[in-house]
Amino acid sequence: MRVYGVELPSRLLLGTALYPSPAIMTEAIRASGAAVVTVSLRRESGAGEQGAGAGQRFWDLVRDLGLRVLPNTAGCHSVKEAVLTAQMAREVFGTPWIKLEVTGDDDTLQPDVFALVEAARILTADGFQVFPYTTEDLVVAGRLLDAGCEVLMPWGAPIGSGRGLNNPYALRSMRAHFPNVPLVVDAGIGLPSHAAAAMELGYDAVLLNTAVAKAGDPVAMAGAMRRAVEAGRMAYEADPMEARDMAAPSTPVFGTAAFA
Ligand SMILES: CC(=O)[C@@H](O)[C@H](O)COP(=O)(O)O
Repeated sequence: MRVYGVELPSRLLLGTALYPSPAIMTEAIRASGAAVVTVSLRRESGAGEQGAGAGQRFWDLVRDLGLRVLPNTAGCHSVKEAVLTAQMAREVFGTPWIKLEVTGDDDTLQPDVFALVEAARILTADGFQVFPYTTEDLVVAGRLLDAGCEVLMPWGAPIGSGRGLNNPYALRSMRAHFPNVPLVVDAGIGLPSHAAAAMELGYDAVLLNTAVAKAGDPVAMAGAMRRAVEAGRMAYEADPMEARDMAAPSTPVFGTAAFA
């Protein structure tokens, strides 16, 4: 997938939160084959129980992976908060990339799409390359593109829910509506089959976190997700058959069998 002029060797983007340990996170990221990892400024920067140095150590660890970092604004609830967090992320990680999240509802973590569009406009004007976490609303998607976004990241389902693709119809519509825009299903993936389904719809990539980090064996699940994303993409490119309501014999029969 090509995004903001960068060719990515993997169609799986992985989150860095919730792992049982930094060592398991590192191993899982390697097993996933991800070329991009997303990291939250808000969650990792607080002093917390491990002290203020823990955030810095975590960022160093992520940087040492040698992968492209996509900082995110998870936990931000307003335009101002998201813009400030993005500016801080640019300083910390030295990248213009930002996964823009502005939460509008705390139960579903549904994006506040009005604030999202406004923040996207401000950030692109300031030189950021914005990856907006959005809903599958086509009008909002159009506004985000108008605001300068070159990629869209609609949710599969609420973050951390593991429900998969809540609205495949809307995701299919979005793919059809924006055939030339890189589209990434972000959030809600629980199983490899969900990731494969997103890729089979023609999505360019999948971003996920909880399904790997919270699996009993995160490293094995990371490998499974990697294969699912690859298989889903291969299936999409292979131009799958149309589903039909009625049976169609897969063993055509010619003539009548002769019995002695
Ligand atoms: C890590 C991150 O950016 C999440 O906010 C992202 O949306 C992934 O969601 P899941 O944890 O549901 O995969």
